[in-house]
Formats: sequence, structure tokens, C-alpha cells
Amino acid sequence: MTEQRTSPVSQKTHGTRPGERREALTCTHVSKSFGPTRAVADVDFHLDAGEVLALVGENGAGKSTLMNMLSGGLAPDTGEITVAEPTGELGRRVAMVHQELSLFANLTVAENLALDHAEPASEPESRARARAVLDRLGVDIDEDATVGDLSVGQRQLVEIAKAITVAPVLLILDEPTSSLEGPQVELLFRAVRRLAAAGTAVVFVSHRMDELFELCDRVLVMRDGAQVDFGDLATRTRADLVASMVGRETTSFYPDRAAPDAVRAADEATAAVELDGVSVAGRLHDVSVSFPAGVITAVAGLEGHGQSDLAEVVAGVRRPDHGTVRRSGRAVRFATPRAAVRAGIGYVAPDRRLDGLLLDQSITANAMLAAAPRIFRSGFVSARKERATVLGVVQTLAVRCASVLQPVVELSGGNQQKVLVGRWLIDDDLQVLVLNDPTRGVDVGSRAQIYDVVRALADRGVAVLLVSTDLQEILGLADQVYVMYAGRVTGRLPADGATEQSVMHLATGGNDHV
Ligand SMILES: Nc1ncnc2c1ncn2[C@@H]1O[C@H](COP(=O)(O)OP(=O)(O)OP(=O)(O)O)[C@@H](O)[C@H]1O
Repeated sequence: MTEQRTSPVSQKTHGTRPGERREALTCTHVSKSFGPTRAVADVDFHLDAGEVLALVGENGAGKSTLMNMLSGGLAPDTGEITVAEPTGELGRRVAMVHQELSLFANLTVAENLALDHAEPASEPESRARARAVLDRLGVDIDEDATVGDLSVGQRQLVEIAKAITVAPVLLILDEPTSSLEGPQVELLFRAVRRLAAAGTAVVFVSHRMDELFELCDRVLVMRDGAQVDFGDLATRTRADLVASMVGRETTSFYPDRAAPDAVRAADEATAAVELDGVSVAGRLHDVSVSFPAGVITAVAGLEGHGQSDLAEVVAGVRRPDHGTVRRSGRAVRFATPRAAVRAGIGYVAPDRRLDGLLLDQSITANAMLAAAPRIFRSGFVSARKERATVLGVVQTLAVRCASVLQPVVELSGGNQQKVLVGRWLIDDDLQVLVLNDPTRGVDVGSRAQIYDVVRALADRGVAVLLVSTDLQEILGLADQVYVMYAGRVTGRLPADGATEQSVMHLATGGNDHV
């Protein structure tokens, strides 16, 4: 990967005349603590105009805290941050796109973009401006669409459009690609390169290594709040970065799969969940799929082709207009997600802030949310037992926290995600686990922990349904893969027949030749 890149020196001169170096950002010995937690410790680096910096580190390493200080949202305890004055085309100092989206769901795309403009504009002007910036991004999203109706990936693109309506001196992108598909990622990269060429310095956070090497010039690696490496990305390999991130060599990433014979046998038995001719207006068309016990079944496809809707039907979040859902052979109709939970079905939703976590509540309260009524059947819930149970989860998934009583809002994004997944580990009655983009924002090391846990659940007989925007994750983890296109299932592939090519063929409307 690194070998194929052009020289970072040539990229560095973007936006400046050859030989001219313009410093965009200087960060001098910056530190920040939250109580006893040293979130950022003595970080010291600089970035020139037009440079793209990869900011990497495990969950909880301090990336978000550093970004919040760079954007001016948080003051350093010690040290100094300087961002250059805007000049020429550059309109403001810093723009930041957060990992958790900040758009107003009840407003249109154009209305959301207009909120960020200094001068007020008439409605037609706002719509024209919105159209222009969406076109600049090359994004095919209607400026009149209500944001709440867009997919997570589309919302992410609107969020980026909002950040670049006025070109900033420094653009900070916190995991902008975590819910984007390949073509959307390319769009985003094009837009970032264009901004860099015009002189914007960019800080880019992603847990997807390939993307960093494709886009970035420089790299800053953080571990436990400290800066452990800073320099030209082209002189480092992926293995170098992972080693400095985790402070050790990493071993195999994905656990062993179920044996093909076992998958076939499970498939012949009554499925844990089965959908028969299920349709949801405008989203799913005549979908028939089955999820056998003890098997990890992935549903792959480009974003917005029905995978997420299918997961929601199984989890009782969405009700089918036609067709039948069977749970262990019996037709069911879940009135609420709670009814699905009572039927042994757990759900990890893609947007943890909207659909999953009570942010102000403790790790313990969040982890116990789904399973508590079943675990403590006696009706007496001992706080000590509860804490011990949750501590087990926190240790298994290596959640980085001060204590199990810490409010979830204080955890880093990846660690919040681990709490969301961990919730289901303590539920012995769990028989079906629906994972809708479970490792969004989760770092390399923690992903491996989540994969191990998911495999252990499947080995215990749980039917796992995995929807993911990360195709590598699907190919690495699943025992079988359904592929969807335009709300229909276009094929079903066994693990050994699922390759990037075979999945993409089906995901773009090709027929099943398997
Ligand atoms: N408001 C806060 N109160 C208490 N602790 C906090 C607060 N914000 C962050 N922390 C702690 O600071 C440390 C660094 O967190 P930060 O969010 O910067 O990590 P990160 O590298 O962005 O992680 P991720 O990849 O999971 O987003 C963590 O231990 C986190 O729990």
C-alpha cells in the first residue's frame, strides 16, 4: 500500500507555491486530564497548509479529546494550540465533523446547511447554495429531503457538506467513513483532496488502515494519551502503525469459523429465525432468508439496499407489510422491540446515541438494560451482583473506564460501542443476536475482542445476524452471506464462496450463480 503512494513531499506542496511552506496548525506540548484520567499528555506537532494528517490510536487513546482541543471546543490544561489566520479562499479557522452526527433530523438538507452560514439567505438561495456544495462533493442527495429520512451514510455526507460550505484553514474529520460505502468513501476522498489542494490542512481519524494510506501525508499515533509516533506516513507500514498503537504485535484477527458440515446441518434444522416472503413498502421486497442457530449469517450489500431494514424486522423494530416471520418455526409478530427481546432476540443498533445507550447513566445501568428482568428472576436485584456481572463484561471486552459506575457519556466512542455489544453477553436466554454495524468506531484490537465474543455466542448456539458496512468484517467473520440489492436478496454464498468480487457482483444487481 505505502509503496504505491506518490511522494508525500509532492502532496505537501498542495495549496502553496513550490518551495513555500505555510504552517496551518501548531500544537505545542498540549495536555488535558479529566479528573484522574490523563486523556492527552504532552502532544507536540505541527501541520502545514494542504497536509492531511492521519490521527490514529486505540479506543480511548485520546484522539477525540485532542480533536476537541484543536477545534476550540475544549481548553488544554497546559500547552498551546495555534491555527493560522484564514487567507484567500479560506473562510474560517476550524471546521469539525464529529463522529456522532449533529444534524437536525426534522429539517431538510438545505435548512441544515443554511444554519452554518454567517449571512442569512432566502429559501431559494439556501437551496441553491446547498445544491452547489452537494454538487461540489459529487453527492446525489436531494437538498429538499428531510434529514431524518436519509440513511446514516447519506447523513454523514451532508454533515461533511456542512463543514465545507466555507473552506476552513483546518478541517477535522472524526471517522467520517465509518458508515460510508466504497463509492461514497471515494467521493469524500475526492472532496478532501480538493480542499487540501486549495490549502486546507486536514486531520483525519479512521480505524480503517487502508484509507489512511490512501489519503494521508503525515501520521500522529497516540497511545494512552501520549504521542508515540509522528512523521511522514509513506515511511511507515501498516504493521508499524498497529505496533505503535497497541504497543505489541497483533496476532490473527478473526476467530475460526464453524465447520461447513455444521453450518449445513444447522441449516437443515428449524431456523432460529426465518423470514418468508417479507415485504416492507419501499424497502424490502419478498425477502425469504433463514438464520440457523449456532451460525453467523451476514447480510451484505451496498448501504441502503435493505440490509438494515431486514435487521430491524428481525429485531422487532420494523413491522413487515407482507410475509411471515418465524421464530423457531412459529409465526410471530412483534409489536415492539421489547417483545423481540422477550423472545430471546437481542439487537445492537447502528446509531448508539439514538437507539441504544442512556448516555447519562452508568455503564452498569446500560449493560443491564436488556437482560436484567430475565437475569434476576427472583425480583431482587443485588447491586453487588449486578456490578460483578458487569465487571465481567468490562473485562472481557477490555472497556476502558474508571469504574463500572462511570456514566457512559464519559467513555470514548469505541468504548461506548463495547458496552452496547457487551449488554448481550450477560443474557443467558439470548438465542438470536442481531448486529447492525457492531464495530463502527471500534479500534483494531477491540474489534478482535468483539469478534471472539460473537463467535463464542454462536458456538453456544446463538443465531447471529450480522449487517455491516465493512465488507472485510463480513468476509472474515460470517459462516454464510446473503447479499441484497434494491431491497431484494440476490444471492446466498457459503463462507468459502464469499469473496469481495462475488459479494460485489450480487450487491450491484448481479444474479446468484451459486
Ligand atoms: N468528559 C470526560 N470525562 C471523563 N473522562 C473522559 C471525558 N472525555 C474523555 N474521557 C476519557 O479520556 C480518555 C480519552 O478519550 P477519547 O474520547 O479522547 O479517546 P479516543 O481516542 O477518541 O477513543 P475512540 O477511538 O473510542 O473514539 C478516555 O479514557 C475517556 O474515557
